[in-house]
Amino acid sequence: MLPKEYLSFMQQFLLPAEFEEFIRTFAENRTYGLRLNPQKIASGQALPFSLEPIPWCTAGYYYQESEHPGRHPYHDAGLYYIQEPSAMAVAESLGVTGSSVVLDLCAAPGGKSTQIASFLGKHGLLVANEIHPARARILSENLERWGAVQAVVLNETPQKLARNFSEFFTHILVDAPCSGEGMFRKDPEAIEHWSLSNVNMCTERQKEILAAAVQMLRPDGVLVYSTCTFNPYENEQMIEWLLTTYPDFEVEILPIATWISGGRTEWTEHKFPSIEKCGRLWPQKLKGEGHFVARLRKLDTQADKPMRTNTPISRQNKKARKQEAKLSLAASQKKLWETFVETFAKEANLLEESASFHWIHPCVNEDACLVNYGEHLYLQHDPFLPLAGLKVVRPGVYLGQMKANRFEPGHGLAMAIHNQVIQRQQIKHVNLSSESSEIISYLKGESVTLASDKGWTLVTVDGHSIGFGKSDGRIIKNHYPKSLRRQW
Ligand SMILES: C[S@@+](CC[C@H](N)C(=O)[O-])C[C@H]1O[C@@H](n2cnc3c(N)ncnc32)[C@H](O)[C@@H]1O
Repeated sequence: MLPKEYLSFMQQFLLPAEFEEFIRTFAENRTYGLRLNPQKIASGQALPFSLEPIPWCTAGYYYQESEHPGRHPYHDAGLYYIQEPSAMAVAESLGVTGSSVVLDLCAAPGGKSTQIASFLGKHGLLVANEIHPARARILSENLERWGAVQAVVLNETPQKLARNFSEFFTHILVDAPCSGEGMFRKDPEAIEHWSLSNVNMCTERQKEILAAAVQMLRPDGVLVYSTCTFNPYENEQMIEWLLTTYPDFEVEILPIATWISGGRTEWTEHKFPSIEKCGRLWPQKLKGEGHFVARLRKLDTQADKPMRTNTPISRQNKKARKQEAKLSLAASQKKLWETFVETFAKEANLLEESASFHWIHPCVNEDACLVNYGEHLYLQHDPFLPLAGLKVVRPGVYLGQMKANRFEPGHGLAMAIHNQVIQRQQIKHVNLSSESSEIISYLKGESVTLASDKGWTLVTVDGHSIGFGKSDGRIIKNHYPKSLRRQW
């Protein structure tokens, strides 16, 4: 039941017929979507669900609620992400390319971050930030399951990030904390939290977040602002505020404009015609819960000056800085890692390839290096990131833990290993069918009886990595993280 205050609030903006149509959607069922992980699966046809394409997202599909894809082992293997269909429009609007340097400023739980990571190649980078510590950990887990090798996860305020990353990013997404009017069907609790004063509080916070984002965007960079709410204060009027406060920004046409409605210029004070280029996903007009999205470019007022490079940061002193980063890893620690890789390899000499770590995933940057946080070892995609003084949740792929005289591989490594490494038989692995009782046992944290090579082995489900186990030749001891284990 929608509060009266909210109904009269929306009634002042929408035309009577439009208002009726809008309100009627609250009596209808919500929509369900999943988005494929192109690094792990090429087409929705390979999934055992009846799927229907979502027009504005190439990897997005509607599914039937009764099919519960979130409970299938393929979900644990990171083959897809469960995401509300209209939310998929946001990362599509960012127009990220393989070498983009992207900041997702309000990123948890990671719907848009995982989508952005899908577009990046080995020269791209994603800094995914979340202000709340517990949510930042969930974000990190979701990016880990996705196998996002180019992602760093931070837990900072936008203002603190701006001190380290001045004019750093080619693309920034502000998927702002908002009053969540588009969540009402999906999450009835959101209705209880709605109030006019909360809308006002949200607008103030959105301005603060945008002000920090503006500082971190390179000239000629792209800023996407989005909300899952309908009122104009947090949407068109926020873009109007941005255009008047920062005149070097202009609104651009959305790459997904064909499928969605335009922004409502009449709901703003100055009536800039460009507000129409913003996008609205209305539940009465398409199959989705609703979203607002705007794409803005920061004009390069110094365009006639020498060209900027598109590298994450200046490569000056590159060699020295790389050495510095590598020095943090003691030779004995590096040796533990290398011994693990030697025993994990099937026949190929992976260490020969390990200078670039390409044996893990083809999208690992050639500059990537090992870094340790205490006894924990990570593969950092861009070792030159200015992370000093920032709370780092995940500097890169979590490779594992260095114990007294051995290395224990981590779940992050399992999830980052690319299918082609498995197909080429380069590493020890055992495959379980998604329909077997063994995969259920494995995901519950139980040992699996199966003849296999001794030592650390990757466990795969229908050929997709899902975690580690340690075999004595007959029984595989379970190393699936306790926090992820299923109950069933
Ligand atoms: C709409 S949600 C982000 C959803 C996410 N982009 C996704 O697709 O999964 C907004 C996020 O902003 C965070 N947030 C709240 N206050 C913030 C602030 N002052 N600065 C930055 N982020 C904030 C919230 O914790 C929340 O995780």
